[in-house]
Amino acid sequence: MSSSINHESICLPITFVNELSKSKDLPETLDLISHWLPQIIDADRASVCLHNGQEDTLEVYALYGNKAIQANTILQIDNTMVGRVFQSKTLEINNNLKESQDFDCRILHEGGLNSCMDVPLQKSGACFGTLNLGSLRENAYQTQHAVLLECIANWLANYLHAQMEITEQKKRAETDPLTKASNRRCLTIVGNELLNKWQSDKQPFAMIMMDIDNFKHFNDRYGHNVGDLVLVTFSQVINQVIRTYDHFFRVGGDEFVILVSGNVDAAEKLAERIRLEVAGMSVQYDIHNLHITISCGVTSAQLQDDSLESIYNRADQALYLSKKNGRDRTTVN
Ligand SMILES: Nc1nc2c(ncn2[C@@H]2O[C@H](COP(=O)(O)OP(=O)(O)OP(=O)(O)O)[C@@H](O)[C@H]2O)c(=O)[nH]1
Repeated sequence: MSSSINHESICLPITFVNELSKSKDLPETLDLISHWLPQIIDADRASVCLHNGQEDTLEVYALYGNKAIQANTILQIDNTMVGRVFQSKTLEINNNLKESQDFDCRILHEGGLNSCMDVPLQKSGACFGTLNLGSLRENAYQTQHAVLLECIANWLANYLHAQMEITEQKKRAETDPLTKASNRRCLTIVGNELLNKWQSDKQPFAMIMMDIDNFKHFNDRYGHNVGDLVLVTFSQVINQVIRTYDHFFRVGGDEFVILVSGNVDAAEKLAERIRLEVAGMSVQYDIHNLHITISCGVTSAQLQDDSLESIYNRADQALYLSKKNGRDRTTVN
């Protein structure tokens, strides 16, 4: 791939520019960038790091070529070259990784690389990540490469920032702010996707509906804040127990749903595990050790189900029976 480097103009592959403008989401944009960068500036490795929200870390989100530092690795800001570039918002070149004390440079060198160059990604003066190149050669990067990478980073930052904003807004629209569980809107989206798969490929899925027993009592006796604490603690327990391919939603005040990839037996087992886990936990408030129980209703997608609503209603009926029969139990419908 030809690219010209001088201080007045840059030459970019047409396919890259076209693919970038058509990219539909953040992961695709990140992949495109790391794929095309080594074809614009000579490199054996390219990656994009993004700042991890409130934490003082950067995450490697996209990677092309040498895998000395893997995708999804979390890097500390305070002992890495990439962290320094992020904080100082200044491009850095290291053409002799062997001599570096920086954690990331040492790992890159152990992985066979000898030079690297990192540049900040900035929007409105705030840094939100870095573009990173690595080369097997020593002294691979000079001023003309830095000028080019900086220019590309400033241009790409606009795309990345816009897509990060969209991703964030989408997440906010589908997340319950108190418990951070997905909300009812998201249940409709994910549930219908699972229903489509069930109807086309018979991939089984099940629904667990859960409700905290006598939750009103916690609000009335200890106050709304303690009620909130109970909801948050309960949600944390669920997140620890479910598998990555199950989905957890808050659908009402103290009402929650899990969509389980699997049949009704798997869902019943999971519901019982959660019920027992919750019964065994305590919520610490002031001098109080609060204990809660939950009731569960379980059902699975069946041949006659032509809408998510019919599955939801069946789970709701099962939950109703658990409540009616004394609470702190699971009913399968
Ligand atoms: N603290 C807090 N309370 C909430 C929230 N949303 C709803 N609630 C309260 O949750 C309670 C739900 O109670 P109900 O579902 O009526 O009944 P319950 O006390 O859980 O009793 P059973 O479901 O029959 O076991 C109500 O008192 C609501 O006001 C919230 O975000 N935070």
